[in-house]
Amino acid sequence: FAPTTPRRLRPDLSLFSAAPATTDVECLVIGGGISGSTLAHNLNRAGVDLLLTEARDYLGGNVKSRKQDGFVWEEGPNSFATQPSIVRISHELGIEDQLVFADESLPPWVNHNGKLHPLPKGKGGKGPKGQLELVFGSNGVLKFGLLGELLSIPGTIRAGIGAFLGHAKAPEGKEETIREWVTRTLGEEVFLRCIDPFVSGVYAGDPQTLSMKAALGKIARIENYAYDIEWNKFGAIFYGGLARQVELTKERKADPPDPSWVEFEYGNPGSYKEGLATLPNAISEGLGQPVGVTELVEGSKVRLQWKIKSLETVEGGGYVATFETPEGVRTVNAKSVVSTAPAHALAEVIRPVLPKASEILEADRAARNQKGIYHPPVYAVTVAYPKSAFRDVELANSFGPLRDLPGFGMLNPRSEGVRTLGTLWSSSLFPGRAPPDYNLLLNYIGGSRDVGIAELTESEVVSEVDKGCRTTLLKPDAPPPKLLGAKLWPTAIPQYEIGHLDLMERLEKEEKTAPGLWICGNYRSGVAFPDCVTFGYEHAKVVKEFLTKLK
Ligand SMILES: Cc1cc2nc3c(=O)[nH]c(=O)nc-3n(C[C@H](O)[C@H](O)[C@H](O)COP(=O)(O)OP(=O)(O)OC[C@H]3O[C@@H](n4cnc5c(N)ncnc54)[C@H](O)[C@@H]3O)c2cc1C
Ligand SMILES: C=Cc1c2[nH]c(c1C)Cc1[nH]c(c(CCC(=O)O)c1C)Cc1[nH]c(c(C)c1CCC(=O)O)Cc1[nH]c(c(C)c1C=C)C2
Repeated sequence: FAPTTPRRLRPDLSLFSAAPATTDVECLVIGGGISGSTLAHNLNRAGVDLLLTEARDYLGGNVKSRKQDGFVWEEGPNSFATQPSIVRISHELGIEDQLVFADESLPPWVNHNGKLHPLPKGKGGKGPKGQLELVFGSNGVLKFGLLGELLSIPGTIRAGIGAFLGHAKAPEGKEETIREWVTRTLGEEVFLRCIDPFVSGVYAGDPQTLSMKAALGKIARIENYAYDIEWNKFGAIFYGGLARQVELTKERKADPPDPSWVEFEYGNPGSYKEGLATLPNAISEGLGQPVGVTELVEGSKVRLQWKIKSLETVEGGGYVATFETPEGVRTVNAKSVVSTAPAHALAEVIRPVLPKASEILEADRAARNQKGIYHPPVYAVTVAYPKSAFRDVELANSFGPLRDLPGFGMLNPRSEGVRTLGTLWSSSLFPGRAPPDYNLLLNYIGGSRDVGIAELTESEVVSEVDKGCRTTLLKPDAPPPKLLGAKLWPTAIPQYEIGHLDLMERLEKEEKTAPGLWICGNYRSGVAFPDCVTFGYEHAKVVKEFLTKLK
């Protein structure tokens, strides 16, 4: 009889050989998320002899895309705000034809009093250019007035005074939280209805503990630009935003995209046809590790399921790292080491080499009596409903039936009582994400103000998400959701809280006592996907320079 189930083709084991007990390399990269993978890609292009080691059985870290039954969805990040580094690496890897960019006219929406309100479009009637610009505009100033019913008249007037006339000066010698900074400059209402939801929509964090200059530094610096304008005595931030915009335009003109790259709009939400994992997958192939193969492959510069356990200095320079691997303990002698693993994964490992840095990574978070840099849990829950299940009442201030989901997605301020932090309208953002008669929704739920989410069962979480969808999007008789996936990230996004920058300064100082060792990651170079890719380019230059000097 023909086998009822095809025999699982055994991989050609001749491809695989056990890794030697010890390997010598020029650069050891720890962590194969998007930061470590892009760094390894650039080191490889620079001719550095490297090894990329990753504890999981795939490259990408938080980045995981899925495809099934005509749906394409993300288990981690949903999209990126396009920057040159992403277009450049896509060109280098030959995947730029896979790039997809969202329709720029799709605004994000905010739920207020149970109705959805669009946030104003970006400049030139365009859509989101990174969420910071959405609220503060391309010139860094809140696009008020156009906020329809989202802001009351007094709230709009208060914001207008802060934007155009001025506001109280920053308190001397005190690091402000996001709440304190926004309330001082633009007023309480703008904070509660616009900024609070966007802080959830980036950090899944608490604006009452996040540091303005650490978490939203690009916006905080607009106040400095404002005070640099001699006649702008009271720091009205609209003019600071204009000044920043002029400087940003100059910076971009000074470093234009390569003409061989595909055209792109700075900040426009983007992805790849088959999801964000297209990028780490292409890097894996480029480093000699076929996607889906976890075993060691001859010539591959990638080691999967390699979990670092210890790191020590070697007499005369360099480091020796010890890994737990499927084949037992393996060691790597390296002239340089770059860690991109999350802070909490690394603290113990670096204690022998950088004891003070280890303490920093385990610093007491007095605010929460926690250790280290706080990473709250976030669930990413992707569900689909038939388009017919969506209310056909018009969205507040919008046109056309809700069925088209005319936007980037929606955010729920905590004051609305909806547990879901926000919902990406994935099938509206990028083509081919769902069969034509379905809308695909990616919901993020949890975060630093709802850590209990991690204790719920999957069905309880899905039920909470479904409740949220029924509050603003669905008809009462909508069918139960088609669940595509529910993924818990127990330590999702590093929180840039009050004191974070001081910790990073101390870490950098400690790092300098160990030449050729760098403690990196998204808790230092920024949480945004593009920041991690840009890190990969920038830090490869630092490592290459260090190795060249050694020769
Ligand atoms: C749910 C969610 C939604 C997000 N949405 C967006 C978005 O829409 N847009 C956006 O721009 N950003 C988004 N982000 C942020 C962005 O995805 C991350 O900042 C980025 O992916 C971090 O990449 P990384 O490589 O720095 O870290 P990670 O992805 O955490 O990679 C670190 C790697 O180190 C490995 N590791 C850990 N310990 C060890 C060890 N002992 N030995 C070896 N390896 C180890 C881990 O397995 C992991 O693969 C989101 C993040 C999350 C969690
Ligand atoms: C509601 C929860 C979350 C949503 N996204 C994230 C969370 C926690 C995570 C996240 N999203 C973005 C970033 C990068 C931040 C940056 O500096 O660029 C992170 C860490 C990107 C982002 N978030 C929003 C927008 C408009 C953007 C920029 C566009 C892009 O990068 O594609 C706001 C926003 N986030 C969520 C929704 C539903 C939403 C607006 C409607 C989900």
